[in-house]
Amino acid sequence: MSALALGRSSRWVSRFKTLYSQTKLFLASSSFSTTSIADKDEDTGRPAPPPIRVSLTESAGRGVFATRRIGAGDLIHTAKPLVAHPSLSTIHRVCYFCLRKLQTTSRTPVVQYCNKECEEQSKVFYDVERRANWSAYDDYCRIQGLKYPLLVKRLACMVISGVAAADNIDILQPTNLSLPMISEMEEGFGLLRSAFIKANTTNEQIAFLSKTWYTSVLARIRINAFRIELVGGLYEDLLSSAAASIEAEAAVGNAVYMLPSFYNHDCDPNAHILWIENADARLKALRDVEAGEELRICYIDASMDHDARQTLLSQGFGFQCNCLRCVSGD
Ligand SMILES: C[S@@+](CC[C@H](N)C(=O)[O-])C[C@H]1O[C@@H](n2cnc3c(N)ncnc32)[C@H](O)[C@@H]1O
Repeated sequence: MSALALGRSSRWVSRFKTLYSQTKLFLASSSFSTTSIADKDEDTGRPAPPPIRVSLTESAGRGVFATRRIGAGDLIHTAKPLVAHPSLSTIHRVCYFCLRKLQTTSRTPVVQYCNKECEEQSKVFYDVERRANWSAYDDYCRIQGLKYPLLVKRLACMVISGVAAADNIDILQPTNLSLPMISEMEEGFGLLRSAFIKANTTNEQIAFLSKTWYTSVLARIRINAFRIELVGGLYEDLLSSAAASIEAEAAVGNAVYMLPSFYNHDCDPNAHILWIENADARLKALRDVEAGEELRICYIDASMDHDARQTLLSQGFGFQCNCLRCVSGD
């Protein structure tokens, strides 16, 4: 185990003890955001808990392990986002809540939903969001090409409206932020806070919204957010997906999940995450996995060569990959 890995894992041992009970609770409850549709409980007919547990790995912090044999191609579990947001380029073409592509030709710049349920689920936080003027904040994201501050904005609206707790994603691993990175985030923080203040949000409602909260949320989102590319949905999408992935932004948005965030990376993964028609994630086994084996997904394009993968993982995620493929120099 490298010194870096040792440092990281011991840092996580103490934190893990406090978080372990929360994680166990999360896994034990038939959580609002994670289900296994692979199995049904024989007595209740309800979805059984997913065949996984979250435990400490030797050198990569926490990880997800199979609790029984899982066959190649099996659905391990599904997960609903804790927070999701469309890309600015797709915002009027996808459902503002679940990111499903809409069959709309309307060019009106209004948010739209794919059904009543999504509209209903968004209602409370969108009532907070629509009271404020977001043009300066959205311009800041657009001009600087930033997508994660949009997730922070949505999470802040969710907290103000009471549908999420301010410490909602504290359990997730944060990236290390350098001082220049923190000072870069100051502009976003200032714009977010002033949008709420100008909308007459009370001090009490935004008491949580400190610079520390903003940077700590962004530090977690940077490591744990998934870029969502849908593989199914509308029939036309299937036909045009090849062209779209070259010509335009293929992603419909970004989202953060609970369980999927505990999956470590492998350049030769045994599991993968995919999205069919909306931001609900599906974790599937790519090959047979034995009970006790760690399940890992690939965070990047696995077809890149060794050096390119290492550079991307180190610069984008802050770790040196210790998977078998990298260790063997492939
Ligand atoms: C999305 S989190 C995965 C869960 C994380 N291990 C935890 O304890 O919350 C990504 C982080 O896990 C660690 N990690 C994931 N895959 C790794 C790998 N192949 N080698 C070393 N560290 C890894 C790195 O610290 C990385 O920044």
